Amino acid sequence: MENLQWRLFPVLTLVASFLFLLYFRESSELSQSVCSLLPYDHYWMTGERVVTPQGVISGAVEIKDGNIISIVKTEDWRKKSKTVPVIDYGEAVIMPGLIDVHSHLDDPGRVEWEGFPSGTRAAAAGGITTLIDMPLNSYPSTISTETLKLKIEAAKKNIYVDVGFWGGLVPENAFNATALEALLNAGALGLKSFMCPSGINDFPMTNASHIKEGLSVLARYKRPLLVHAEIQQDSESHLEVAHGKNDARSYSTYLKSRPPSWEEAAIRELLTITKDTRSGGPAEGAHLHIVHLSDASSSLDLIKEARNNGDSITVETCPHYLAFSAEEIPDGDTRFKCAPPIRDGANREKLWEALMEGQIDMLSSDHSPTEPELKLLNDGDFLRAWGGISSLQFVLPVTWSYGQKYGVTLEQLASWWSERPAKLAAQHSKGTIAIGNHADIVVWEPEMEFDLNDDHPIYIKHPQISAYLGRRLSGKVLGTFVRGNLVYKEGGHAPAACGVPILAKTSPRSKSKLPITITNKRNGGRGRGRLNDIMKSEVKIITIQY
Ligand SMILES: NC(=O)NC(NC(N)=O)C(=O)[O-]
Ligand SMILES: [Zn+2]
Ligand SMILES: [Zn+2]
Repeated sequence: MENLQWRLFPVLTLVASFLFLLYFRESSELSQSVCSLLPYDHYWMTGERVVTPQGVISGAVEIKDGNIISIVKTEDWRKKSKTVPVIDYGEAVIMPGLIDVHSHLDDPGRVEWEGFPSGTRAAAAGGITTLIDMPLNSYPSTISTETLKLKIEAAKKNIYVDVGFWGGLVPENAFNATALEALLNAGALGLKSFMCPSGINDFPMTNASHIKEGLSVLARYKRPLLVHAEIQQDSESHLEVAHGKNDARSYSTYLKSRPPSWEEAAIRELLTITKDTRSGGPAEGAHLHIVHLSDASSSLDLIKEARNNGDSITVETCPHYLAFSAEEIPDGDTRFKCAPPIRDGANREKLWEALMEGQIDMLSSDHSPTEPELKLLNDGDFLRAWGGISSLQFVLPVTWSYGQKYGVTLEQLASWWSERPAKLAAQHSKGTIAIGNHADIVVWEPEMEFDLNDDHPIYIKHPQISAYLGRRLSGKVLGTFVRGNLVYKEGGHAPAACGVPILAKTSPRSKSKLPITITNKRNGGRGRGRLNDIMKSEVKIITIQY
């Protein structure tokens, strides 16, 4: 008997491991299907403030299989019998999810800085439904088809929102049209380059000839080139700082080390290239996007003039340039270090003015985190600390809170954070609450205030390096929907990461995609978003109150 037991032992172990594997496989498949905190794939969402391209309406949005299939004004909707569950958000705002065209998630290779899981959880908690990841700070940098493949692999099953990728334009690939084409054919949504050192070894800076070459390839694909526009200028004050004559802990030293003339010089140079993008010009079809503009003086005037002349050029700024001013940055507080630097209060006023007038097209986070050790928080050395602001989760309440003074509207928020970014990244099914679009939606309470302190759930990897910590903000995210999935609801995320990598698909000769045109007029040239009502059948209402 004892013998038999021993002979059966290996067989039983085998059967047990088989059953365990089977169970494990099934449960992991199950967890993959748990993409939403709502168990419906067909439902209505109602609210008194739905931000559509036609304005803010009291209405209902019907969502089925991830898409918006109808939008109805409340008075019409009330007359209807309802066939599917209804989520009533009352006075909360129902707005297109934010599209962040500029963030550094550092995956693969530097996940200890951020990474896709924490970065996209933070994005979802902040109402961002799509983000486009920058090609640097991850390792290796995304400058070839092979490195783009590594990005896509790292993103798969690890992203809670949809993620697209910019490729890098660097000296190594700039004169190699075949390599650039391969990168674009592999799905990069456009390219990004630096006109000054990037701080990352495998992402060297480009000059005007590299940029011109890159643009001519991109023109055939109708995809944009994004540029970090600063060129080092040897001024007296800059040299003084470079020679260690100033206190490195003082913010004014850092400010002196990167004056507005660096941005101005870069933009002047770029505009000699973008004049070719005018209609009928040799680079027609190409588009240049200036990232994180900080200087609201001569740089902005130059951009204004180029736009008036018909150059295909857009510009973004970031919430930190709109929220903070140099005067209020304490010495040694390197959480505020970024490039170009946060300038004085008068400059901030002018940035707001330009944004409100439409001279600045859109906003992006430029979330560029690192490990706390590299921020040198104890030393407070502005010259040696890592440059980059950590903000991904907070950009919506920050823009809203600091914009109150200027009378920012919900429609403006949707334009700066969703509609125009969608156009830049050619995401034609995203960016507006319109029939046929993806149901990428943020629901939030603009009037609700909260303190960004330890009690607030924060999902970025290193909250302590964020300059926003300790601030009181207005505008709380209640829920975030990505393609109809409720991926975040106050206090938690969906169990599975069901965001998808976004890859550009058009071939250079295809005519199916539109060229980038970002109009300043709202609703300009858009055929979508008709208010429509396709409700037909009758059933009971299941109302979920929030
Ligand atoms: N390597 C970086 O992430 N740089 C970033 N740093 C900033 N903005 O301070 C940027 O976008 O230039
Ligand atoms: Zn930059
Ligand atoms: Zn950046």
